[in-house]
Amino acid sequence: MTATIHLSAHGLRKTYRRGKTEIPVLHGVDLEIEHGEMVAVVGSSGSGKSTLLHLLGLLDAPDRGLIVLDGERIDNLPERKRVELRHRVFGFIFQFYHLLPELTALENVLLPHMIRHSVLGYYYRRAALTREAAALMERVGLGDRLHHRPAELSGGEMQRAAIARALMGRPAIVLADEPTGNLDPSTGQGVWNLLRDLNREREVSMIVVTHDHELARRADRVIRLDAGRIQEWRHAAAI
Ligand SMILES: Nc1ncnc2c1ncn2[C@@H]1O[C@H](COP(=O)(O)OP(=O)(O)OP(=O)(O)O)[C@@H](O)[C@H]1O
Repeated sequence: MTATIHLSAHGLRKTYRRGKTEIPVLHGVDLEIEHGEMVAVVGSSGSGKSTLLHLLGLLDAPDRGLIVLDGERIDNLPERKRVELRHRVFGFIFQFYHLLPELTALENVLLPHMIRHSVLGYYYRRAALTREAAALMERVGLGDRLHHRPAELSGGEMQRAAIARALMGRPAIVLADEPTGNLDPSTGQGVWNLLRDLNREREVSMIVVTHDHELARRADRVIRLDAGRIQEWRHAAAI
């Protein structure tokens, strides 16, 4: 990880095509994310919030426009480099956790990272990564749930495990798509507060999509997507 990181998007456009049907979604999005900043993304359903996260995290490519990381254009890299950069720089958190049901919580945090970085056979790195995963589980409040399977965890606990998984390897930027969307309000608030605390203590930038405007106000900045563009951004009242 570099000492500081700066991500920006310039004129991002995206249209989905299904057969003859075209679904224009983003019409020229400009965005800057400073190192260690937490940015909430709000906007009505279908306004393109998930699409924007997918483009920023190199899960999909824009039709036009640029994504720049620390002065280097990254949206047009060859696929192998995109994957490598994605694994090194970004952590992802999803609304429905995406935990593998047959693995324990600790294995869910550890194994995707080990597989992505091809360290399954390396005993010493494996031991160090296991310690990192256990420490992250402890930090998110799941120190006594290491060997539970997802079906044995509550929704809030599953999301906490997913947060620990996203932080493995110290990514510089976490992209979270409605991380509280499947949780009751007080559990969602706890998960949001945890993200905010981790954002500050680890200086990890976070871009978090949410429908909850009260939670969004607790980010450093709120941007609203509407009609395929960023219609508004403002500094939120930090708590
Ligand atoms: N892979 C795809 N192929 C075709 N259309 C898509 C695809 N992904 C998204 N869309 C369409 O693009 C539009 C924007 O979708 P997106 O998921 O980015 O919106 P969103 O703001 O995240 O919505 P929500 O708040 O409901 O999750 C929607 O109309 C959706 O149906």
